Amino acid sequence: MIETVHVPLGDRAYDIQIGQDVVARAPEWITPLLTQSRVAIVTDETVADQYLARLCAVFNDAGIQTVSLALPAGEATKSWPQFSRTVEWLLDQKVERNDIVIAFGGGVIGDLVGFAAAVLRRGVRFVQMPTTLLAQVDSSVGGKTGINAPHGKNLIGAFHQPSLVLADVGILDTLPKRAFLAGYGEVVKYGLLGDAAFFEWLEENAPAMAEGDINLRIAAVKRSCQMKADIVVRDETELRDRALLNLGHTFCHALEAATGYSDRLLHGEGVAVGCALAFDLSARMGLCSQEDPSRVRAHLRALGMKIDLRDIEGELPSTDDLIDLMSQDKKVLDGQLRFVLARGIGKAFVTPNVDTDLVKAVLNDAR
Ligand SMILES: NC(=O)c1ccc[n+]([C@@H]2O[C@H](COP(=O)([O-])OP(=O)(O)OC[C@H]3O[C@@H](n4cnc5c(N)ncnc54)[C@H](O)[C@@H]3O)[C@@H](O)[C@H]2O)c1
Ligand SMILES: O=C(O)C(=O)C[C@@H](O)[C@H](O)[C@H](O)COP(=O)(O)O
Ligand SMILES: [Zn+2]
Repeated sequence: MIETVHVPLGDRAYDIQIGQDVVARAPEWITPLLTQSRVAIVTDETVADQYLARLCAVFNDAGIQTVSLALPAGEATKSWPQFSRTVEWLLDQKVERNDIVIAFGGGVIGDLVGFAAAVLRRGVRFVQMPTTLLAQVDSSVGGKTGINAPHGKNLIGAFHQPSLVLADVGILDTLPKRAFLAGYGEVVKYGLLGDAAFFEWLEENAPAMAEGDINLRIAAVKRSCQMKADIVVRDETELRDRALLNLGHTFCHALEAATGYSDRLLHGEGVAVGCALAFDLSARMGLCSQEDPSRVRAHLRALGMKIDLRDIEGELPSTDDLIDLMSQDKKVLDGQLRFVLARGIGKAFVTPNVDTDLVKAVLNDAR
């Protein structure tokens, strides 16, 4: 069974195909996009070891030639050296304006390859083939592409929508449990920011989904993509509502910078911790009840996820230094940081009116 979510963005509209065996059927959706029978695939070494030969064979059997590049796995790859390596490799392959570049991997590959496609010959089309839960529910959709800077997360990039997203939920079988749960941080974010009924559904179904239930995975990926598509269509370049998708990310990005974009804290883990902190802050400001942050924490804890700063291994910078790291957030407007807070589960909103002393108090409590 294939589920389709359409992203109606005018002349940049595209479909997200979600299901099992999507990789095996990839040529069905990609061939109509091709002007020449060839694709350039960029992936990471872990995904390449397990799936690249199979993907190339699927294309070759359909008469489509492939060239491929495998980058090191991990967040450190979202950097200038791997970015310029990718752009120059695509130029070496003489990828033309009308060709299709395929990002085959998690969010790291999707973000970097999307950015490379955005600047190559001033913009070539690309297809997202997300292989992690996080990439299937979030990073492959919506066109935010980019790399990290020493100054902060995703500070160099472009908006560049994919031409197609192919999400094969079967490929998640080989994802390590830790990476799966990190991706779940972004899934739960959707319920928390705008759909209380989805959060309730997750409370009931997430344990079975984590154990591998395919139909539950398809349902969760579809609902997440639909929610993201709806928001992106309303506000593609984050002038207003799109900032809701940043729930938990002001804390998360500061913590990722503080842990050196390393395995100490995966992005989705930081999102889960950040969501718990955003609900703490909302409760402290009297915006939501005290029960809401407790309910968020109870759910994340039941799945075995990180929820507090004390769950992150090793030393963290001081609270003041964490606040300082937040000053590079892209939601800063006229020098003032804006936070995504909530009036309850499923009721997030964006506000500049947050007292820094309350943020400090929340961070200190979470240590
Ligand atoms: N652009 C956006 O809108 C957006 C949204 C959310 C997150 N992101 C970005 O996404 C990145 C995180 O993405 P991620 O969590 O997918 O991390 P990732 O890309 O590093 O993948 C996690 C790990 O899983 C491995 N892997 C991938 N697929 C696998 C599979 N099927 N089986 C076994 N191993 C597999 C990878 O090699 C890697 O080691 C962050 O940089 C974050 O900022 C971007
Ligand atoms: O698509 C969006 O918009 C998001 O904010 C999704 C986030 O999950 C994602 O981590 C995104 O890359 C963060 O964007 P940033 O602009 O805060 O770097
Ligand atoms: Zn995120």
